[in-house]
Amino acid sequence: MTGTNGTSMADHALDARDLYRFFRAGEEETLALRGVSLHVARGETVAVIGPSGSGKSTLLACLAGLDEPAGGTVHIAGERLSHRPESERARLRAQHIGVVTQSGNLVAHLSVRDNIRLARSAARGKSSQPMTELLERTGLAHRAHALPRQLSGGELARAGLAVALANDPDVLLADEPTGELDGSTERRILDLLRAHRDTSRGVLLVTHSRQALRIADRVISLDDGRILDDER
Ligand SMILES: Nc1ncnc2c1ncn2[C@@H]1O[C@H](COP(=O)(O)OP(=O)(O)OP(=O)(O)O)[C@@H](O)[C@H]1O
Repeated sequence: MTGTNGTSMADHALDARDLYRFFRAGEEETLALRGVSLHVARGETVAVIGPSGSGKSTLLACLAGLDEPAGGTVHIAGERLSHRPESERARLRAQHIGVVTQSGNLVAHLSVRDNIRLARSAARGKSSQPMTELLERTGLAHRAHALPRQLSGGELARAGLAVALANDPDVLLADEPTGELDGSTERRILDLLRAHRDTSRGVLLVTHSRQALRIADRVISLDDGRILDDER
């Protein structure tokens, strides 16, 4: 299948077409996504911005296969992710996608090292990042045996990223990865995202941070479930 710019879907780390997602509560219906199409090329970083309630988290969940769009398709590294049973989405996610969520992606009773180990084993058979290198790159070598609740906010954010990078994902999806962090921790996180992009993988991040926006090759603005513009 060929995209609008002449490149095939397989050339893209991520390709989403015409995504729709509705939420129904009693009589009330919320149209969270109204026909969103976007792609992330290999070696590209795309930032998604938009006001509260514009659909950013819903979009990220659909792109990660954590949620199922009512309409439209999501392909990751040329493989269809949408409209598949949850078990298949989980398998594809473990092999091809890294997800950093605001609620945290760490298992509470496992150490940093064991959380990374779990993500690597879920990727079954796929080449993954060496443990020592991953711990060193995220500055967590000395905290490898700590539990998530024993980590500082900055360490927790880096541990979440280490887990998301453990399967060397084709696309990294990150929801406010630098949230409440101080300047130097934010720079460290952004350096890791940049390094991942530089290995010809894709990065998509939802962010309000100006510093984070600076590492983006393109910025997509979402408003009321629609893309306003696609610039830079
Ligand atoms: N599970 C749900 N049930 C009902 N409505 C929902 C649900 N999840 C999201 N919505 C609604 O869908 C719309 C988009 O929500 P979403 O969380 O994607 O926005 P957002 O841009 O991520 O917001 P924020 O920046 O505040 O996190 C909002 O109107 C929200 O109230």
